[in-house]
Amino acid sequence: MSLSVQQLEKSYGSQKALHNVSFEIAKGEIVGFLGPNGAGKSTLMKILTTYLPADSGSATVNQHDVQKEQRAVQRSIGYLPENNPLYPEMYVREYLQFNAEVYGASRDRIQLVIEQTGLQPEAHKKIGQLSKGYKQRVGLAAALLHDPEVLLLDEPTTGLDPNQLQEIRKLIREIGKEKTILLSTHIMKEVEAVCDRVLVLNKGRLVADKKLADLRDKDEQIIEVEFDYRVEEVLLQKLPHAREVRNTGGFVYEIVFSTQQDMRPAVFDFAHDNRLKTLQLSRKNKNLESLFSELTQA
Ligand SMILES: Nc1ncnc2c1ncn2[C@@H]1O[C@H](COP(=O)(O)OP(=O)(O)OP(=O)(O)O)[C@@H](O)[C@H]1O
Repeated sequence: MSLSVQQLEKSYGSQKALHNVSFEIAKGEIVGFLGPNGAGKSTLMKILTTYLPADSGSATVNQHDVQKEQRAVQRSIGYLPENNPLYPEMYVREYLQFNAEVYGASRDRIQLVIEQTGLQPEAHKKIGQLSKGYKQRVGLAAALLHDPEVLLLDEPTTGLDPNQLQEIRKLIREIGKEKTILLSTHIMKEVEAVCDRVLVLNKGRLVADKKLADLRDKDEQIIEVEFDYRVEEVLLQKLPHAREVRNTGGFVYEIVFSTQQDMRPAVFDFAHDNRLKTLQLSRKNKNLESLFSELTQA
């Protein structure tokens, strides 16, 4: 197991942040860690990085105990904290060199992670001059410098615009081909777009641990689409396999299809044929959404 958490407990004073949390993650999995604000996601990540001690229970990273083998754990883990703290006055390369020295990574890894995270065109700039998306790449590059087996990403796409978001998600999926990833988020679409499995945390308790494939209803899919103009719902209803069409506000529509076939290309073609622009197009997992709202209601 790349990550193992057993009966973990953590309180801040009288406030319980984690209660009896247990799960395991195998090598190569990309796992979404979903939960409302204050659920305990960051607390668990901080314990896994050895930054915070747990009150009781145990956790291992790459078979190393987080309490007893802190050095080995730190070598096995790359961490992108929430808000990705960076030094705006430093140049990208300089920052990565600084991190390589602090974490004992070899200097030839710097060029490698720059290429891996697509930082090449911006590598000569100061961090403060970069867009948010590129700043996230710098954070990811720094987390990858010592070639860790496990990556912990705490809300990696917060504050990114839709294009940057797509790019960072794509990059995370690429990196996930080689690494085990635990990614915290409260965005269900993110889990849907990137992860193989989801853990749901609510008020410090693990309330679900599911494979995304098991959550997909095999014969039903919901496509959410935003056009640049209003469309008559009866027109969308004529799409093959369309069962239900809802306007969910503005020019955003939810179309329920009764088929296993991915209907996004058909919706895209519909827009093109009707001289509409598609501003966003995504597949939603009804079951993931209902599971989440069911399990995280106050
Ligand atoms: N240093 C701290 N001192 C006291 N309470 C804390 C501290 N850090 C977190 N908490 C509390 O512990 C609970 C869990 O917080 P945590 O940051 O782990 O949640 P989270 O799931 O990461 O939330 P978010 O999605 O908002 O980042 C919250 O109620 C929070 O207020």
